[in-house]
Amino acid sequence: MTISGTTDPIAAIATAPGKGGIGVVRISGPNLDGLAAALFDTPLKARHAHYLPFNDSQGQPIDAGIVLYFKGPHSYTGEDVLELQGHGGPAVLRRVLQHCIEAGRPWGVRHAQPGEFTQRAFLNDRLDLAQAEAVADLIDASSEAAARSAMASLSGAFSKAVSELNERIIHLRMLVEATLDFPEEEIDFLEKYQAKPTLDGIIADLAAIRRDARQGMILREGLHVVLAGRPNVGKSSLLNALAGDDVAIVTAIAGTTRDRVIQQIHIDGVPIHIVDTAGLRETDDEVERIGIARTWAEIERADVVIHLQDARDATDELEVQIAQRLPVRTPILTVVNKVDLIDATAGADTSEEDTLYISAKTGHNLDQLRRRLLDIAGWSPGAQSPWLARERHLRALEEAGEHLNRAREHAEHDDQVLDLFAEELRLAHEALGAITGQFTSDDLLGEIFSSFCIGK
Ligand SMILES: Nc1nc2c(c(=O)[nH]1)N(C=O)[C@@H](CNc1ccc(C(=O)N[C@@H](CCC(=O)O)C(=O)O)cc1)CN2
Ligand SMILES: Nc1nc2c(ncn2[C@@H]2O[C@H](COP(=O)(O)OP(=O)(O)OP(=O)(O)O)[C@@H](O)[C@H]2O)c(=O)[nH]1
Ligand SMILES: [Mg+2]
Repeated sequence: MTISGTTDPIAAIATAPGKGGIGVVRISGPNLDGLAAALFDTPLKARHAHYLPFNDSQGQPIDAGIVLYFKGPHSYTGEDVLELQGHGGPAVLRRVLQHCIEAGRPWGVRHAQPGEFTQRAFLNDRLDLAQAEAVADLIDASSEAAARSAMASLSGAFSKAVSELNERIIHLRMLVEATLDFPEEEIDFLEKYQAKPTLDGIIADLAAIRRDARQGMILREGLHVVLAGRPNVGKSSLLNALAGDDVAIVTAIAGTTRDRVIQQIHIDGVPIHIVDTAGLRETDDEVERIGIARTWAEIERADVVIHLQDARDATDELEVQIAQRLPVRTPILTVVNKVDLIDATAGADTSEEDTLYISAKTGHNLDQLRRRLLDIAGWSPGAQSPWLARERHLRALEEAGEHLNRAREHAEHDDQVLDLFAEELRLAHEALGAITGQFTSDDLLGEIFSSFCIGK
């Protein structure tokens, strides 16, 4: 997808595919007056709801509905936007869209690419990049907590925090660069402008934004939790208990689960993707062997592995093998199941701190397990996430932090190399600017917008 330059009028169905009460076809372009006149006999008053027939080129009715005309720049995209709000059936909407494209041929109207409306809103400065991403995140939000945070980002809360920090860096840069132009003053620049305490303040506030961003990212991405263990220890039962639903087949036969079963649940609004897998053992069964290979593949991809064991013969012999397959930082949570079958005082060694003793059957300690998962995710319970963030944002914040720390080291140095100090500030400024799209390559923009749905 190319980012710069294209302003042909674009059209798409803006509502979700499938049946709905209402469906919307949306067109955006630099000037849609001609098209509006071609589509409707009545002149359209900007920002007024008109009830009109949608006729084809022979004058036959396709649908009748509400028409809205937004004159740029007072529209979502900043261009002229024409909305045809008809009945929400897939076939009728396809006909309305097709008619708009055909009638719009003289003006070069074409089908929009995914994210192209929002991309134009970004290019026309209606939204910055973090806000544009928040549009997609709001649509994708799987929990109310995630939706609330995405809306905060869309309203500009995240962008504002980042921009305010950047303003302070810019101010400091200005002072340094001015000093660089007057070398005789260089010696006391840092003292004169309180550069060190100013920088310390910026570094501290950046750290706070990073903490919030991490929280926001957990809310967006969730956590991939893989249930692994020997056959029959109760993995599928645990999945069902956590999901509160009969998602996976449970039987007393070892080797019941062959394929992986993935279910998304929410804990505290945090999406958790739970993956139930085939029990790990040596087997001659072809199907089961393939299933077990998939289990290992899932283990390698996990954010957290729950190593589930049966309380009646709990052993960590498998845990060593699992640990070997994991990237060093992936945590393994040892969980012993079926504690309802053993005498709690005589049975498992409950002194082991890292081991959790549960019963998928009775629900014993499942709350504790949920809390542990949130804990591992780095989720601070009760703390609202002030906005949603993406991995890309977190990386940029990290990068900015590194440059600021390096600038701080230069400031500490005896000979106070001012131009190096200035350069690190510039790099920090650029890293933060990438979040809101001030410094962002076309490739990255293409990648971001193409992940949107069509019509957005
Ligand atoms: N029918 C409809 N509903 C929708 C959208 C849409 O495009 N069409 N949106 C699409 O995502 C969202 C709303 N986004 C919008 C953002 C700005 C403007 C707009 O016209 N802004 C003008 C006027 C503001 C005003 O009157 O105060 C402006 O900012 O100048 C419209 C929709 C959600 N609901
Ligand atoms: N008493 C008791 N039985 C349980 C518990 N959890 C699971 N079971 C029983 O253990 C048996 C195996 O459960 P599954 O959930 O199918 O075990 P699995 O680990 O998924 O087994 P595979 O899919 O074969 O690897 C079933 O008969 C369950 O009812 C528990 O907490 N207590
Ligand atoms: Mg199973």
